[in-house]
Amino acid sequence: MSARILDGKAVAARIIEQLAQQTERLTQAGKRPPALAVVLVGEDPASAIYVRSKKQDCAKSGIRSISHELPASTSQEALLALVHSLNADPEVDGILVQLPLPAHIDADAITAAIDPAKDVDGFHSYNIGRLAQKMPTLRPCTPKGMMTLLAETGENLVGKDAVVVGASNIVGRPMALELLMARCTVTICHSATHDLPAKVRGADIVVAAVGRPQFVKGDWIKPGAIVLDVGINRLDDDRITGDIEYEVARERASWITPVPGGVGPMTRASLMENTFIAAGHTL
Ligand SMILES: Nc1nc(=O)c2c([nH]1)NC[C@@H]1CN(c3ccc(C(=O)N[C@@H](CCC(=O)O)C(=O)O)cc3)C=[N+]21
Repeated sequence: MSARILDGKAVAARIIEQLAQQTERLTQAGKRPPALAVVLVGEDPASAIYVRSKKQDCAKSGIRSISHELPASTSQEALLALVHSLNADPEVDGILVQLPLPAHIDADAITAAIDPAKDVDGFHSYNIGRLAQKMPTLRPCTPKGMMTLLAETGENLVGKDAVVVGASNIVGRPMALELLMARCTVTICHSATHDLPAKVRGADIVVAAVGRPQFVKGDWIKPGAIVLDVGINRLDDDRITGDIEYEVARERASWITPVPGGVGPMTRASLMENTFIAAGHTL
């Protein structure tokens, strides 16, 4: 079997086009477009690239993006003060503080300070708790984007065995909660997991979010499985590769996300959707 490609780039473009039409209708009705504040601290080159592409997505969606670029020396107090002012600003619907933050800043304290109703990343404990109780509010963007891709397959997810490799707060854990809410049977694997290959071999859905190139071997994939690759690993020659051994996995999977052009663009499209939701609009 050769897998069908889950084309995140194309699905994301379609979502953004629909949002652009919605913004058009809003402005014709005399309403202001949704507004997203993007906060970047320091000069990490990868972060600067991501923030630039988020601003481009805002422009395409008709979302107003409000950029705050602060020096790496910014104190935690100053960043908290900015977050508080954005929380209080009625012209701001969504707040995204780009991670990672410089080491002298406590990222968890910043996440906790963002008004949950403006937390378009879905990282705040309130939003994670709501997802855990299967009453999601703002949902973390990468898992949300992957659920949109799973819906694109047209497959019935109920009762499928899903294995999530990686247990981070921003991807692995919330993805496990999403899959559980979709009534999959979910296994979360991490660095203390015994016999990872055996766990993956049993999976109808595999999500790899470990951040190590080609960590999940292609011959671990059960024939017919759906394979979602969150990894974006930059190689020495500047090419990027995922967490899954793609060339082998694609011969076994029924569906697979490419890297680039799979989960990454869906993360950004989900961010745009969350900004509309935070602004009080339905999609
Ligand atoms: N507060 C916060 N929220 C985030 O959502 C967040 C963050 N901080 N910090 C960094 C990570 C990383 N992330 C990506 C999103 C999209 C692509 C993406 O669109 N990638 C493209 C292009 C890849 C490339 O060429 O570099 C692709 O996969 O096709 C990548 C990475 C969001 N993050």
